[in-house]
Amino acid sequence: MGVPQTIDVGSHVWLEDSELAWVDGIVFSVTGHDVEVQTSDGRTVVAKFSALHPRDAESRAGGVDDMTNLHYLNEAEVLHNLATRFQIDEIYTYTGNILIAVNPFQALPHLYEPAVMKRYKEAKMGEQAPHVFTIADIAYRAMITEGKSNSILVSGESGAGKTETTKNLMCYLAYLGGNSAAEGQTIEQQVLESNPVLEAFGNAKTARNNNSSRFGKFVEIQFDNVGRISGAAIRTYLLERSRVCQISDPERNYHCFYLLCAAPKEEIEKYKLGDPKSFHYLNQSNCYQLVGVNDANNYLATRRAMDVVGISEEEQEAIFRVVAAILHLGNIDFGNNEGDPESSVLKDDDSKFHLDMTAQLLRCDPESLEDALCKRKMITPDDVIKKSLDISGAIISRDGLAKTIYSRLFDWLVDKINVSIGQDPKSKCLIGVLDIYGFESFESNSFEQLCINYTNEKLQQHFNQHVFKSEQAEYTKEEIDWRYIEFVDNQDVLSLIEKKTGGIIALLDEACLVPKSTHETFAQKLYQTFKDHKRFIKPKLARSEFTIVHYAGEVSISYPYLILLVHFSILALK
Ligand SMILES: Nc1ncnc2c1ncn2[C@@H]1O[C@H](COP(=O)(O)OP(=O)(O)OP(=O)(O)O)[C@@H](O)[C@H]1O
Repeated sequence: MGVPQTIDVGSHVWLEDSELAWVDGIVFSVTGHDVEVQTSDGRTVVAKFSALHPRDAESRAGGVDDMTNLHYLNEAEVLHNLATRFQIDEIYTYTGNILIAVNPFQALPHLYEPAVMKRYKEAKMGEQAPHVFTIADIAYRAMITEGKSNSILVSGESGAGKTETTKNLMCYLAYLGGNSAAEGQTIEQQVLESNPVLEAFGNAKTARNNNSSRFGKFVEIQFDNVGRISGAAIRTYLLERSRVCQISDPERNYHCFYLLCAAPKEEIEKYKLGDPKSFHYLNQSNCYQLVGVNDANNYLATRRAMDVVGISEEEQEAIFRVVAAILHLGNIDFGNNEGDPESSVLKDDDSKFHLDMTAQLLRCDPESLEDALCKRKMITPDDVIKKSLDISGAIISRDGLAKTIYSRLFDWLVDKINVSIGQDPKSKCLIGVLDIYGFESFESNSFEQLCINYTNEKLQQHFNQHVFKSEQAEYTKEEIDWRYIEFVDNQDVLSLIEKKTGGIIALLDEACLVPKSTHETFAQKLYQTFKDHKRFIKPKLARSEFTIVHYAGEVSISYPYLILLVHFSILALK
């Protein structure tokens, strides 16, 4: 593994390719730094040494199930091995004790059926084909024998299959520690059934995934001293709030909005809903329906799942009332108050109707709601001053309110699920499964991507410390002749973001306290502070953008923050 290779005439190599990533070939001649390669698809290409990797011409036809057994460990060999296995429906491969799962994009039920679970129970790593069940089994066994808690980290980019993998892990843990003798709904049933509820409110269609989780999730499964599940808790992170008010083709807003618009007729009439196309928060994109998904059925399924996790009929009614209120809130539009560009009023009767509906559903006073949207309340030591907002200010406060209500509804749901499932105060051991957003880089990136990528940098550092640093320290301690693997230490990018004084987040906090602070003034401050930082790039032309050089690539942030100085003290969610 990792033997330094000389590339010479006749060597089998992988050549970097803009379309295929890597293409195989044989070196025909070497002249100085230039290598002439004849590729297997019939081309002759001259490349630099740096664009080549050695290839194992005698690799096994079906690939290897643990990549530490690859003759050459380089990116091309790793990808080739995964692709070879994928072609024979082997979606799982180990790299030491790490499992790599390749998304099959088709149901493979034979991989997860009860007979397979039985086979994997107590099987040692390597005894059975690589599988996500082995990872759960090892974590469970280690917990039982060592009496220590364990965590499983599921990471990957959007659409890679993290949530499906998490569900498979949970099903297997439920199989190992399930308590089928319990009366009523078991804890594991409740945890598994919480998935459709959380997905209805926290998942949405994105360009890459029709059911993308727009939040991070850490599920803690607690066990008693004989290894039976005795409690559980779900912790969520970083719900994507901006999606509530802003979407673009071909995305959708959170599923729950479409589910409610497809609810039985009585509900539609009660909430004065209708075609999703008539709501501003949904009609910014042309995508309303998902192929193969029936929103009407899913509405009923979500209500049933809510029953299972212990959300009462009355609470369900309140939840969907809030969802409907947000749709009506988004349809409130503003115009100038008697030609005064500094203040705003409701635009027309239509907006008045939606304002009244919102107030009715949120059970608050419509006039106070209008006041809260069109005016800013400033509290000074001596007085409360109300200042009119112009149209764009009123829109920001409307959208701010929608985002706040939605994220609080989501947090409330998670709390409710947790109370209903119940934690075991006596439990000493747990297995945590972390399903968190992968690294994100879009055309336009904002504060949310900054937070997500920061989280991934933290996880990457943990991975580095765990896998590389601790392994290498162990080898050094035992005086084993070991060639150090080069890995990029990302402490510098973490410091850039999180340093208590002078890091990006600290400067952002400061900027948010300064009145009249803008994206531009904030960016200028960053340009000044980090002009020599090798992880920070000031773009040549843009005035408010900045680029962070993450371990996984460069990401340009264009909207670092939104100042929300809106007070909604009159509104209380009942
Ligand atoms: N093991 C699997 N078997 C069958 N289909 C799968 C599997 N893993 C993923 N998929 C398919 O891929 C889709 C995307 O997977 P998933 O939602 O788990 O991705 P993700 O990594 O959690 O994405 P995001 O970060 O966007 O939430 C699933 O809806 C499913 O259709």
